[in-house]
Amino acid sequence: MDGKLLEAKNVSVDFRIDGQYQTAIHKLNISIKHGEVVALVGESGSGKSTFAMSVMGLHNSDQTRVTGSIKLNDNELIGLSERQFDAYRGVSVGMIFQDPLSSLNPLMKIGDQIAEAITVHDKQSKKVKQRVQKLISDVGIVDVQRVSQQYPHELSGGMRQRVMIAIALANEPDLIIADEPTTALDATIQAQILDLIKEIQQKKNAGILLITHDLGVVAEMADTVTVMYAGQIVEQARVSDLFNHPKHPYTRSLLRADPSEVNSGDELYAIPGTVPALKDMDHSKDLFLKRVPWLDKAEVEATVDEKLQKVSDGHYVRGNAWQNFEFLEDL
Ligand SMILES: Nc1ncnc2c1ncn2[C@@H]1O[C@H](COP(=O)(O)OP(=O)(O)OP(=O)(O)O)[C@@H](O)[C@H]1O
Ligand code: NI
Repeated sequence: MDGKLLEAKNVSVDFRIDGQYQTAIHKLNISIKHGEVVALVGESGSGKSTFAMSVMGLHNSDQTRVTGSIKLNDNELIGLSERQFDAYRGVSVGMIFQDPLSSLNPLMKIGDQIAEAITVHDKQSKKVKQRVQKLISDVGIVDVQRVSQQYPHELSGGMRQRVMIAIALANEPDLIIADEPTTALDATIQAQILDLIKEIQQKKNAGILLITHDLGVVAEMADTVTVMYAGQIVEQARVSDLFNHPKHPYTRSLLRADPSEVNSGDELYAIPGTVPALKDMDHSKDLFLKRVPWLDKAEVEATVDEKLQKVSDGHYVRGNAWQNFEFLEDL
């Protein structure tokens, strides 16, 4: 299985707001192979979750226009009906959300919720009880019997996230989408959950789309990184290339603003300004550059270019001025 597991090409997503379509994602390309972990990073509002929701078919089709192509195991997902999406969501692709409490049913016992994730797709399924117990223990929960009889509010945040992972894995999906899976957890639990996701991914050779703000998590988990800004990809590379040779000023700014990079006593860099509102996004321009005070105006003018340019094998940056650009140590 060396083919592409997920292949998204030219994906744009527009939301209808006050009767007008506004673009949240503009011509995104991303692909994931079996066994590969692809991180998607970018500030709040850059469109990461919007992309994940498009792969899961979770957008409201009256309010949202998704165009381009998203293929999972060579099957086109864009244009599927709600029923067709139901057949593959939770089967070929599982999703782990940031907030398990809002995704779990508060009135249903944990064991029953996991059982439902299995039987909803496989009504003839035998030995559901054994499968539920195995899933619970696979996600590192020792006290299987007791937890399966509990309700979500009776569990800690870390335990709830383990349950979410068990549900996402219930049908052994080829692709797992994890949208900020550990943001709400404290550091120790966060590390345990990431270890668990990594272990499962390796055991099952699943592909993972990992959405995160945390570059430490990227370094630890991912093979490649896609950096998004204002609905567009600005840079895409293997993790080591991105960390060692960032090309786009946005990537450099994110690295500089990474709390784990800063020496104690030094002030943490904050990227000035904010991501523009959807109505202010002109995707023919490089929307980030106005937030970079240290850039020369001539440089900014030179980078207006919609296409990703190749830097080296697997490394792409948006804007031809950045292709051969090396940042000085301290900007
Ligand atoms: N259903 C919707 N209708 C209108 N606008 C939306 C909708 N969903 C998202 N948006 C807008 O699309 C943009 C991208 O949002 P998205 O949630 O994808 O960002 P994100 O990168 O996941 O951010 P975060 O890190 O905060 O989760 C934002 O401006 C958001 O307000
Ligand atoms: Ni999000």
